[in-house]
Amino acid sequence: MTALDSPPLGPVLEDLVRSHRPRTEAGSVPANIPHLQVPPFDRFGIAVATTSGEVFSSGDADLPFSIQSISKVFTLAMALSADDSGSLWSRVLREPSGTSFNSLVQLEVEHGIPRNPFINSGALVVTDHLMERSPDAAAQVLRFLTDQVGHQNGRQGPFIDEVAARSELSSSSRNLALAHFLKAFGNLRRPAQAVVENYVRQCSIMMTCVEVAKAGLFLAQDGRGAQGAVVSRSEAKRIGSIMLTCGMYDAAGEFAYRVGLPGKSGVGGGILAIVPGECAICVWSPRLDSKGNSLAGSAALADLSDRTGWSIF
Ligand SMILES: NC(=O)CC[C@H](N)C(=O)O
Repeated sequence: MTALDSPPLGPVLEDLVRSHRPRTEAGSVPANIPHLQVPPFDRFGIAVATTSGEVFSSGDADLPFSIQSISKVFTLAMALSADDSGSLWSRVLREPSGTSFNSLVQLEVEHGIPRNPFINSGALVVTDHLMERSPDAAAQVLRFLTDQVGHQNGRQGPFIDEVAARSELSSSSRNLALAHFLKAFGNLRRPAQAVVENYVRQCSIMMTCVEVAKAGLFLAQDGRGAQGAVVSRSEAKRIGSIMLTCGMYDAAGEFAYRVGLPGKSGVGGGILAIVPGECAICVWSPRLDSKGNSLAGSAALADLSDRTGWSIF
């Protein structure tokens, strides 16, 4: 479908909010991250940032939420943009895991090489990689996101919820176990505790749907971000491929089937989806399915791709 025969986006987004805003408390929120239990179950926002420079949004698209694992897309892009030697890809693979995002078993069997950068073990390796540049990797990520989002007329912009990060850190035994495993296999350079601290802080970045869509736009425009190239065109394509195959954990197949777009979810209930050449979409609704992906968000993206014809297939 071309831009000419697709329906006008503003009314489509408003209709999506009407249809998909949760009316019941279906789904769940993660028990180990207390601050994710705060947003009411009926929060729902959606934003689309287009390659022509427009931003459309509806619902709770200006309320900050915890980006959680959506941060993994941004850290991967940052690590690749500084990885001239290509050494990152000797430390992490690019295969779907087929297991939950914080699984320990696979890492043990596969000798400390994570299946992909979007499960927790892989993201810990990416964070460790970023810490080579400066030990405060989370601050680097925040700076990157703030640059991509740009100035927004007195709005707060992305920030790290340090209180939330501290509370997640106090119940991060599993991520610490993954980091110690990586360390034991020689696949972590910095101390396990420091890497997990940075990882949890980058997951605790708060952004609105509008901001996440703007920050992800470089992936829809061949790697070109708000302030020039973030990654090369081929790297943007490859990040999109990894999002398609690994971005929704062990529900990546189902999401590709229903939505047909590269996506990355977080347990804060956000999903970033990319329509190459057209736009970046962010949808947020806090309640999750059993795989850790936003229930209403996934349904709304399936609906949006059906209505607009946006799909890579
Ligand atoms: N899938 C996610 O969003 C997981 C992120 C969360 N901070 C964790 O490490 O468990």
